[in-house]
Amino acid sequence: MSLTYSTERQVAIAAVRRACALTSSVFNKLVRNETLTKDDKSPVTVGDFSAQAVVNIILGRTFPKDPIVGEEDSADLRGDSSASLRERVVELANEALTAPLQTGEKEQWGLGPSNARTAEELMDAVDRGNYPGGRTGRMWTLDPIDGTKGFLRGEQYAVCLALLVDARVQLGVIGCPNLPVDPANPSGARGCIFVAERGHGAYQIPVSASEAAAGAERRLVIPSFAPDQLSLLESVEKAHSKLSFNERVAHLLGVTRPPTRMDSQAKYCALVRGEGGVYLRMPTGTGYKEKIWDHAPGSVLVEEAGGVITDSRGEPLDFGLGRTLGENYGVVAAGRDVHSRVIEAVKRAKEEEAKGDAQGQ
Ligand SMILES: Nc1ncnc2c1ncn2[C@@H]1O[C@H](COP(=O)(O)O)[C@@H](O)[C@H]1OP(=O)(O)O
Ligand SMILES: [Mg+2]
Ligand SMILES: [Mg+2]
Ligand SMILES: [Mg+2]
Repeated sequence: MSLTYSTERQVAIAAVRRACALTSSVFNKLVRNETLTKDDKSPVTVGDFSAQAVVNIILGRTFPKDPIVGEEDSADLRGDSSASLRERVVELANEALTAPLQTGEKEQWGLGPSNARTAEELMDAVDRGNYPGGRTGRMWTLDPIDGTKGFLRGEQYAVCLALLVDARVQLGVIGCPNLPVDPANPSGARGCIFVAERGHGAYQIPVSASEAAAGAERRLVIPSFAPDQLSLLESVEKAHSKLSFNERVAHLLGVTRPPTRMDSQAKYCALVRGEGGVYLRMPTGTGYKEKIWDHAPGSVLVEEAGGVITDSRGEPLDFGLGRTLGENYGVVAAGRDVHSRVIEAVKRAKEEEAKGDAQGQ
């Protein structure tokens, strides 16, 4: 297989793998004052900051000119009052960067025991994620912990990285440390990475580098579903998606199974390996704009697994408008056959809702 983005793919997988090891280890050690609340009321932890520093350092070494659109910035880590938080981030990031080289990693990636960074270098690395995005050129987009609320509950979350070229996602890598390797064995081993490069398919690979080198990758294709086999993949958090609307859509689609609620882009990963059959995310009406790092890697994964992803009106997701998806309204992802039925059901559900509102007045 001749890959167009072979180096990018290897480096992105290594970066996500090291960030997954970091977030898994930090979860067990997290203490109360290591979680902050951001201006938008969402949580951020030492895990988010240090994972962003690690991924940005790794990308910066091999692709120094590539800008990065990352979720976090270092403002809350700088200054005297944040000294203990900052020290913790430095400790965690350096632990991840200085771990011995793993199978497949290269010396020139700047990893391994002699590669500790200073606090200043790590804060600057976090802030390399401040690129505003846009329509042209190469750029990466990173969500160091997607689904921070799931992470804090010990449930699903994901480390999400994508490469965009002229606003088109070319590569997506999603690490899911808590996702069962085999969906048929939910209490079995956990931790997997999902990789998709445009034109080269979608794969699940082991989270462990040595197991991945042993060749345990699995090609993923979204299967066909009969209506009675479908279940909706949706948010756990009521504030993130209008779940009452999902219920209406499920009814119109003839879905009888209960929804599967899961945090983060792990939902896209579940979808591409044949779980659920429909990803549905409807805006709650608060004016929240979806962020590119929350959907870019998932979108290429879905497309490379033979699926379709659009907003809830059937419009393509536009990754060229900056840090957000702008006017895109909600997200629908599914296999080709199911997708068009979902768009139709969303339209009918909106009409029903409007009629209900009018009658209620
Ligand atoms: N008000 C909101 N509406 C929609 N999504 C949100 C909102 N606040 C945060 N998010 C983001 O939604 C994503 C989680 O979605 P899901 O509900 O599918 O798990 C996360 O990226 C989360 O950010 P974060 O990366 O900080 O966790
Ligand atoms: Mg967040
Ligand atoms: Mg996110
Ligand atoms: Mg996040």
